[in-house]
Amino acid sequence: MKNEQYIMAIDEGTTSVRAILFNHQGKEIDRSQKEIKQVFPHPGWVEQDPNEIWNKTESVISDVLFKTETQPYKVRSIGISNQRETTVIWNKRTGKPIYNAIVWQSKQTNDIAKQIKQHGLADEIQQKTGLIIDSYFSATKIRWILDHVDGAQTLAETGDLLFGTIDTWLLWKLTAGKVHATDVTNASRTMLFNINKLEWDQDLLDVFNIPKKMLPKVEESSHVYGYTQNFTFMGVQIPISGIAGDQQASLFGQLALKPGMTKNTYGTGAFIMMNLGDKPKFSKLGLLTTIAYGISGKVYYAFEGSIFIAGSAVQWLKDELKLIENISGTANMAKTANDEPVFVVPAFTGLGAPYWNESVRGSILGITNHTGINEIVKATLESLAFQTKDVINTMTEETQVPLNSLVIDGGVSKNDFLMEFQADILNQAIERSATSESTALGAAFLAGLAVGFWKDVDEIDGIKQTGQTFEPQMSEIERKRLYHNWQLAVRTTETFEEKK
Ligand SMILES: Nc1ncnc2c1ncn2[C@@H]1O[C@H](COP(=O)(O)OP(=O)(O)O)[C@@H](O)[C@H]1O
Ligand SMILES: O=P(O)(O)OC[C@H](O)CO
Repeated sequence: MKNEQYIMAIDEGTTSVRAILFNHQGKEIDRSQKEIKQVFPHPGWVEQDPNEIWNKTESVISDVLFKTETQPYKVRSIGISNQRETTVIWNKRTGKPIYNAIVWQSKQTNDIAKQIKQHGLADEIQQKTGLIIDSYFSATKIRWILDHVDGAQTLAETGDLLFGTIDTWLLWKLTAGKVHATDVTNASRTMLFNINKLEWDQDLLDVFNIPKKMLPKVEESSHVYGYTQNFTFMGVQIPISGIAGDQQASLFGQLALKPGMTKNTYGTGAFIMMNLGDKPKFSKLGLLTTIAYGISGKVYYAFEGSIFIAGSAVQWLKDELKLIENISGTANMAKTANDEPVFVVPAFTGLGAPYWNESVRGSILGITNHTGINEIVKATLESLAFQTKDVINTMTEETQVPLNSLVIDGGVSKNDFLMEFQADILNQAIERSATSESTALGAAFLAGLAVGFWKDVDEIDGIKQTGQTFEPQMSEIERKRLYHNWQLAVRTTETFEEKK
């Protein structure tokens, strides 16, 4: 429509960055997407080039505007959702990153996490930040860069270096260095942010010896952070008015806004989040407490079970093992596999929730000379559903509330085999989100609400679509047998330790 206005969502995930235009009905008009390279300098290390992230972001923005012949002034505002925890440090004066972005999955900071654990700080850190000490979070990554780049600590102390998660880096770039800020959800993934007091925690900054000067200002998720300054928008200054970590954005995009509502986003990793309402609860069973969103002067919390390897296991079948040519064919391959009890435990970068074992490595168990490519593909896909069940079981045990609904989104949710198996192994009807892009939609909702594009959440509720439901078909005996064997496979994998 001629006078239609749009919200642009920039979703910077681990695998790719995309810019998507949504209209007032929350309908995707078009998108542009580019892959982001991952660099693996050593086993277990995962890095990316922050300049590539920015250049590709800029390029998908221009591309989607060009493709849809959209004049920039028709973009009412921009929302950003991003892979969380991934850490960039750059020089304030030159704007140049001083090291690659250390990606959330990376294990190069395991030793720093270990040292912090040895200081007996686990309880304090959990009560303050909601997190479990792990190299997953930004604090250890900042420390590592300050330790490994010549002169970095001194420059950080003199205020010459800035830290940001990817949202902050993109915001800084979009505003041509005018705004250095983040939102409460991203701040809550650094292990430096007090989620009760909603401020950077000086005690934790001291523990990690990180100067406060390098940290961004923390705002609500739905908030006008600043305005675009670059040529991409041909001089039109568009507000950037929504920011959330991608998992929180997807919770918002699903409108899972009432306590107990749960979603699973199957992207590079898989992240299950249950809304806790406006009071934090702290887990005894290995779940994280995280900020779900901050809006209209209030902050809401969630339990999260973070699974490090999901879509990236499927990617591994293609890129490393070269067992498959295209990922979309994996559902049919799995459906034609035999019933051998093969298990893949994809602990490529340790195991996240509820195990939190940084040093375990992955395994393939139960193979015979009847095991072929299809069986390995099937076991890999099944491992994602088993890991999800591990987390859901923990959530129901922790909250003593049975799961009554689960919405699934993210790239891997396109896989019908996995969706059917997920319903079976949980013994629960699950919904595949009407859009696999609820992350981007959530960022768009947050951005649109801040500028009055949508009046309130009720208005958004009216445009939300329902997705396809998958019902469980598996017998109880089969379900129990499979899950029991999975647990055995995890235990066996955890006991393997390489002798040096
Ligand atoms: N049909 C499919 N079956 C299984 N995995 C898939 C399928 N399509 C995409 N994927 C996986 O989804 C992941 C990308 O999902 P996406 O939500 O875009 O991730 P991210 O936000 O982490 O970049 C990739 O790891 C890819 O392997
Ligand atoms: O890239 P994704 O979508 O799997 O998300 C990564 C998470 O935000 C990491 O915590």
